[in-house]
Amino acid sequence: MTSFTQTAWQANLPLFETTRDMPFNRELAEGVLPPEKFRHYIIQDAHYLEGFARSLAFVAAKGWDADHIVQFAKAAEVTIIVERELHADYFERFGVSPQDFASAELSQVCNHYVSYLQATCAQAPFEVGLAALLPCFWIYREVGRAIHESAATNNSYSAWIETYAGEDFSEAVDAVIATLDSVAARCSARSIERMHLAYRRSAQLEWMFWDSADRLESWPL
Ligand SMILES: Cc1ncc(CO)c(N)n1
Repeated sequence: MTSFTQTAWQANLPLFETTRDMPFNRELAEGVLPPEKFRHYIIQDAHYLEGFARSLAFVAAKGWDADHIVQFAKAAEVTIIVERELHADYFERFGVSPQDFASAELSQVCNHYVSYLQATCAQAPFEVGLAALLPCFWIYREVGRAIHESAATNNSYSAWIETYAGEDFSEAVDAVIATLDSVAARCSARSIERMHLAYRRSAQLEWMFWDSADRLESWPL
């Protein structure tokens, strides 16, 4: 039997390929992404990662056993540590002061994605929250690797690329995939259906997140 994660990946493959091939990611690989677009992205992503870490903490609290609690509480911690390292560096380079960041409102898409993740992880069963979190790990690794393969040397975005194409992140992704498959093996058909919907929604929101940075999205009023 095909695993939950392989089924979800295959079912959403065209969506992933569209995400991987977005102009934003191609330009990031070539090092020609306009700085104001990366600045928009990195500010929103710092907000996003805080919500992502909170979502991981909700999922940790719902774990079926102690290993789950450790895995997701640790992932919440690592998310904040990496967010601080990556963003402190880029905030300085792109001239984002602590005040700029504090006063930057979440964009429509960032707000939607974070609200969706937090609500799902807080209110839905453990396995559904986990499925909603998987694209955040897996799509980032695969996009990171694709960008890494085609990246120009001397790319000002290399710290970002190395983080998501790197070994530490990949191990965390493999661990989430393994946990989700072992959990899915004990879930009802009804739960599996909800998990696929949650996975797809997050995969869509990953595309939308990059797209919103590409459009320098702001609120219409
Ligand atoms: C929007 C988004 N999704 C996933 C990650 C990586 O977990 C990230 N940094 N930003």
